[in-house]
Amino acid sequence: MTQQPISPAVSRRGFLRAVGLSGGAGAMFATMGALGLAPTAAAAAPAYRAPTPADFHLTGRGRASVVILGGGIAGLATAYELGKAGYDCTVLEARDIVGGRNFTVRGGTTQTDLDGNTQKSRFGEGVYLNAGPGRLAQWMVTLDYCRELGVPIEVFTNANADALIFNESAGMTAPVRYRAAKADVFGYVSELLAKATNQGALDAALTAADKDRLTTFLRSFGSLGSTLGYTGGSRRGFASYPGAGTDEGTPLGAPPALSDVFASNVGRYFSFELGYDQAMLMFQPVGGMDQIPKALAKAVGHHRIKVGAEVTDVTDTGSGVAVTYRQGKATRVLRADYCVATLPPHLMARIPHNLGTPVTAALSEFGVTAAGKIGLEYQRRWWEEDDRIYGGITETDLDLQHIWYPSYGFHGRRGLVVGYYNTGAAARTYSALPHAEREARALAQGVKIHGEKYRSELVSSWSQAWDRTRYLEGAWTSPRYTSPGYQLLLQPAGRVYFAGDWLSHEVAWQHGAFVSARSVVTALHQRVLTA
Ligand SMILES: Cc1cc2nc3c(=O)[nH]c(=O)nc-3n(C[C@H](O)[C@H](O)[C@H](O)COP(=O)(O)OP(=O)(O)OC[C@H]3O[C@@H](n4cnc5c(N)ncnc54)[C@H](O)[C@@H]3O)c2cc1C
Ligand SMILES: NC(=[NH2+])NCCC[C@H](N)C(=O)O
Repeated sequence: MTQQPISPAVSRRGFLRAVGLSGGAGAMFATMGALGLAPTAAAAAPAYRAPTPADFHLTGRGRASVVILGGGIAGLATAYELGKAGYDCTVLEARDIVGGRNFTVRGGTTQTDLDGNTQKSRFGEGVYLNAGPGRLAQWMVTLDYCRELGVPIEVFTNANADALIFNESAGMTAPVRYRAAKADVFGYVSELLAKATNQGALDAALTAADKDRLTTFLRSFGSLGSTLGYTGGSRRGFASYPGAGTDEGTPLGAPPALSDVFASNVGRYFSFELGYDQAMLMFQPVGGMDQIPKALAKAVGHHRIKVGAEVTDVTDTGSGVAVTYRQGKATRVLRADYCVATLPPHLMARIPHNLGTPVTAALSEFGVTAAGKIGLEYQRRWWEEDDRIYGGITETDLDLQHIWYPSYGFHGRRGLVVGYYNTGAAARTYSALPHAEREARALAQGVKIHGEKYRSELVSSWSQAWDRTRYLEGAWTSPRYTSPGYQLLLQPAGRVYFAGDWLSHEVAWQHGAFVSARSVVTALHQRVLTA
């Protein structure tokens, strides 16, 4: 094969050159062949290669000072990238730790919510809850920052054939394993389609050769018999797995009737793992997601980051920016040449400023989604020992929505299950309760799936209600991408720039925060160089 440019990286580098910034050297060219792929002419689409931190150099030194509002991923990434190019950056972060929504709870973590409720985590050594972000897709630039900053990563199990599905509203009295649910749904759908094809129902759409190929595919996809019927089989799993000598194992048995399988609605979860952002393999930092902001803060320099510093006013003075903030009992003003504001938009909208009412209106346009998680620490890893579930997610139609089993610490003594990860109305139902009642509700639901041990073996717990978390008041936002307000905020308001995942097409992903920060850093540097 001849060498082909990889279009996204090349076009980005071209862009950086055009604005006086250069892409890094390195593998800007690759071939499908080099990746071990042998595409047909029709399939020779360029492979994707994310622009990495190493590709992102600001050419020339910037001498300006920059005050950055918010020490989440966008704020820290802004300080990190500008700092590499010589800028004098100061980060003002209201919480007493950096990371923002990237928040990992360990033993000793304390937090007081907006409603005044305080929790103190009693998690044991090595046990943690990623209360915000938990997973990273391979194409995300977040992984490249992990590489550059020396944050080790490991696989996050986002799909597991041994995890469970439980739809109470469909009348299920016990959960079913993913592998059996998939076998049955794929089997029956394949049977229906194969028979329809065979009986000529699709003749208008299919040639004879198409029909043959489709039937061949469906036989294997659905594990169909010679008469194109689905009757179950080993794909469903075993009550007792095959053993030595003459032990063929005990298969789970015949599948439920077709109508019952569809009525159980288990198939509604299968599209999740096909999402471009949720498909395996997924990854997580070893030791907790907060290893990312910790590493960023170290690279930025702790002396450049003020925590417990709540911004209360932003004024563009024409020749610079004056930011007022409260730290402890003191109120101070920090002056700089430029400002990058990375607070969530609905909170930034409340902060007094002189940037104009259209800016406030645009910031107020973003809808806010609630989300919550509870971490349930158990005295033993019963999901591994008893249920043979090593990581992954159980899906339900209960208001707990998802149960996550840990992708770290396998076979350890204790472990932590995410007992709910819910959004929207379900999240608000839990967040309205004090912690003890959230725990009780989560346990009552989980017992339906895992039995009484789900309650009796609990050691401690932590619940995170993002809509009640100070300085965040929500999990993520929904931008109106076509609105003039969104476009307005992509431009600086005088000397103030805006960044955050909410100004990207990857909301609810750190990737969005990183790329938004890089976009602002690029624009600001260009302005400084040409000023
Ligand atoms: C439940 C949940 C699950 C998620 N799952 C994933 C996932 O699996 N993978 C993934 O990559 N991403 C995930 N995300 C999204 C990810 O957390 C965000 O995209 C990212 O952290 C946003 O970074 P940011 O810097 O834009 O914003 P934020 O983290 O919101 O940072 C804003 C900062 O501003 C600070 N601030 C607010 N008010 C003030 C003030 N007045 N003065 C000073 N500072 C202030 C805040 O304390 C905060 O630190 C998830 C988020 C949540 C909530
Ligand atoms: N497009 C979205 N907002 N999806 C929600 C996903 C939230 C988060 N990134 C997660 O993986 O759990």
